[in-house]
Amino acid sequence: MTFLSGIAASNGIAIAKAYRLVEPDLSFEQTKIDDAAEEVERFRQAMNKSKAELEVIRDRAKIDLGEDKAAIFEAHLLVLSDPELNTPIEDKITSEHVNAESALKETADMFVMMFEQMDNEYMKERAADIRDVTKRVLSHLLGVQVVNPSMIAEEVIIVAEDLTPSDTAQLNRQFVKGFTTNIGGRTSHSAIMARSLEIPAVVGTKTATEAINNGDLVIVDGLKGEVHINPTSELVEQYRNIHEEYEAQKAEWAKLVNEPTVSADNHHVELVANIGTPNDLKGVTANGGEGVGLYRTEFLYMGRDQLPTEEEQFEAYKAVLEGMAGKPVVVRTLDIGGDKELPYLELPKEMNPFLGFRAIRLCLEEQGIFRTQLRALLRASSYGNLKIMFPMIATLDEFRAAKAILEEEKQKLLTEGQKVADKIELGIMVEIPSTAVLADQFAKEVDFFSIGTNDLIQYTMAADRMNQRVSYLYQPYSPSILRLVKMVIDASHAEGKWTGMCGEMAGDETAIPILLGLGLDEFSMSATSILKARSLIRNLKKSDMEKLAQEVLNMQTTSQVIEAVNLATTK
Ligand SMILES: C=C(OP(=O)(O)O)C(=O)O
Ligand SMILES: [Mg+2]
Repeated sequence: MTFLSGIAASNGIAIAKAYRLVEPDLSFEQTKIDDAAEEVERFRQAMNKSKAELEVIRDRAKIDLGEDKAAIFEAHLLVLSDPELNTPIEDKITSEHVNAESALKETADMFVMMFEQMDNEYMKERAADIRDVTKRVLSHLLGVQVVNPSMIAEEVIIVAEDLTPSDTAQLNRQFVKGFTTNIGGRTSHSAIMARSLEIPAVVGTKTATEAINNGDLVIVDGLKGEVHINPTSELVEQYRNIHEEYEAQKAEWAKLVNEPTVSADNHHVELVANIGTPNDLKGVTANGGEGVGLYRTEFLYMGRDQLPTEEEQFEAYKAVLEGMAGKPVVVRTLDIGGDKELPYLELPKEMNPFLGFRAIRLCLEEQGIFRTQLRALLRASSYGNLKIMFPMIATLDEFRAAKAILEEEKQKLLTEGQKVADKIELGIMVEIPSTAVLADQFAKEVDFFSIGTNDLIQYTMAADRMNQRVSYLYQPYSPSILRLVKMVIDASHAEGKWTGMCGEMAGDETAIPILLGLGLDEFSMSATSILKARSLIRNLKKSDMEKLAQEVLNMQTTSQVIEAVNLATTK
């Protein structure tokens, strides 16, 4: 028996035989050909077969994963039909009398090299698309069977170096019980896909493809991030029990789907979801979300080569508002910059992008972009319960300037005879310590706060949220963070306003008891965490958690806080 440890990327337990997804051998020799026309025809046929194959994969991805995740295959199809790539290949076959394989490979390599050298994320992605498409066409030219996960017809665990979106989209949920990969992290593409497909997964094991042979019995423990290869029958039995317990637990949580989120002493809080696209709404409803607490609109602006139009945005916002049927939907205006780049805006490189020209700072300067988004939002407002919030607000002046622009656009729309909802709550993200400290002043002017702990923690601790080496400082339960959270909640309540939280901390089991005690009104998290959080809150008394909160605010270290929460929640 062998054991591997990795990152728990998607919850659940899977036990099945291993199916290795390994790269096919695509090597070939360059040869001279006699009949160039015949060779061009062979190339065209390989292109057509690849096209037909990609269309099937794209359509399946649309059904299983949604439009946005299927978009990558659309990009691959575009590469296939691009004459700028195809014409030079055919010309090379005709003029140099070389086989199609080498004409394809040499031409594609040239484009890949050219795009990769550009200091532009968008072009780098195009290079990856060309590489992916070239492999597919080569496999058809060589008559090599590309491993085809969609053809799997028995229960398996996929073992791979990494899973590309194209691999993941082909996974047949009926047979693919789990997967494990050598590389990747919790936010890598494969991990995100696994969560939306609800397939248990452990990524980043480093050696899964070396350690696991085809047909080995494998246990993927997506709860702990462990992989067991050819386990003893006792361990299999143990894991079957854990799996059953987990499924029973999920079934218990599922009973709460239509229940309100009330503590054991009858205090109501709202459990809402973080979404990135209208397609995520299915998950919100299935998991009993009471609304949307954070719609990250920047995804609308990504994976394309120009800004979305007002009309495109209006359709997306309207779809989300109608989909939530009157439940609250908090839409955050564009939060670009930092780790979220928009290559087509061509902004200069900065020394400290997280401290630079981003989010509301960019919107207040590039007002055309901001105004288009606000108009789309205002027009969509009459289709549901819209609340708007501005990201990365550092000063009251910024909030007032953004609000004034919103008001101007509203007046313009009304003059044009467009319909706009009478009352749209207007709030801010609290992600910058200055805003938390000055929350009492902000609370007089905003309708609500939403605490963005992902950034608030990094700015408070001066520890980059993506840097592994300083991750020991990135501590949500630090009493310093908890005090800032308390300041914000208290300030809002003093003015009769409400506070939500949409950073990852809101869905964290250890943080929830403290946040309940501090009086947080709204918890916004990934949809799949909602039912578990609801179950936890229903078992806690707010009055007890108030005492716990008071206690931890006066503690010195993170570990003391964790210990106190464990003690308070296990009695
Ligand atoms: C929710 C947040 O925003 P994002 O993760 O998109 O920066 C946050 O900072 O907590
Ligand atoms: Mg943020």
